[in-house]
Amino acid sequence: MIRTHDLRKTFRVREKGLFGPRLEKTAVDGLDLLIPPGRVTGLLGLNGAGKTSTIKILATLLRPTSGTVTLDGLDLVEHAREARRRINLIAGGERMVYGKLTGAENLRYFGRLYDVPAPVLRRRTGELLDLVGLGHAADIPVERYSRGMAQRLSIARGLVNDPAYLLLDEPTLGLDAPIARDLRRVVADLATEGRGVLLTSHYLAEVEELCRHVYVIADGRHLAEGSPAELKAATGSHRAVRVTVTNPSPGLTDRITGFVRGIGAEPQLAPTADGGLLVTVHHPEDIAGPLAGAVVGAGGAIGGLEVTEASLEDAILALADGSAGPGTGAGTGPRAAPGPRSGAGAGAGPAAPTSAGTEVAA
Ligand SMILES: Nc1ncnc2c1ncn2[C@@H]1O[C@H](COP(=O)(O)OP(=O)(O)OP(=O)(O)O)[C@@H](O)[C@H]1O
Repeated sequence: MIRTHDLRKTFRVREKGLFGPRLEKTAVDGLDLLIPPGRVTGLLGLNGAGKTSTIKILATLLRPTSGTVTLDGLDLVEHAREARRRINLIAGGERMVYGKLTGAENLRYFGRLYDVPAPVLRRRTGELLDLVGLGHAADIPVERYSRGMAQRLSIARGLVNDPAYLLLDEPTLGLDAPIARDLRRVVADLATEGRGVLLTSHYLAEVEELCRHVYVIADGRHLAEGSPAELKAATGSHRAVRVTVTNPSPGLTDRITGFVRGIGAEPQLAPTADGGLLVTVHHPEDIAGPLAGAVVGAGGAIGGLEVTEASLEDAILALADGSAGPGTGAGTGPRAAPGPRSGAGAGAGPAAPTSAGTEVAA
């Protein structure tokens, strides 16, 4: 288990120009996180929320200003070298491999930095290249790889030390849909095998698919946490049922409105281009059948019926605009927002050939 307690990171920054006064900038502000084995844990937040700083601390690339981080009971700051053998970082959009070396040479190089025994490394190099679909390109220099191939190699590199904990910072950024889907399958399998995974992703559908538990942070602070389903329930983000009525009339509208209010919701009513009425109802239960029955029972003719499941994005948007309901497990005050995009720079452990950088989400 990776556990952080009251984790803080402050930077000294100059507010104005090179010679301006130095100010304290708090990037991480008292975070308590648990990343247990066998689970993909999500970390979401707006740009500048503190995700990259948090991941860099967990990857031992940044020292926390205060607070503690332990990995299976080992203090991550005092025992960084030991801890690094058990962690790795995969940051999407970062080239974390050497262009002049072939794919296989890269993996052998990084494996040696992690002290992976030679016979194990030989076997693992082949297995990992196959895992990411690069078996055919093992002996080609990486500078001749496409961007997607180089990124897939970075993923193999992140697994070369067989890490117990994997930190994934936008791992599918820029990957083609089929490759991203394969990667999600690999990530899910890694967690099923018992590894602990921390994921930040701009793609909330990906977070929803993979994460059993999600932390939402804002301004470095904990904002909400729970499973995607819990976050949706906590923010009142329910599935939407849309019924198109082809023969609307004021009386019919009143009766539909009365039915919807009777089940504890408020309908959204909008005229359609061809003179119909679109009735949208958000409700925690499956009310498509009863709503259709009520429309027909009131003399309405149905031209279309559509059910859209609530998404994690809906929940995060509700947190962002402050409309999340209180006391429902969604944390301490709704302020977060979606759209995380972070580049965590160099990888955990041995040096990777990349600069540490932070990009801003779209
Ligand atoms: N090296 C640094 N020096 C000064 N301030 C920093 C540094 N790194 C991060 N910060 C600041 O700390 C805050 C948190 O940044 P961080 O990169 O951790 O956020 P993030 O959630 O990953 O954002 P993004 O989604 O944009 O990548 C920001 O206000 C950022 O400007």
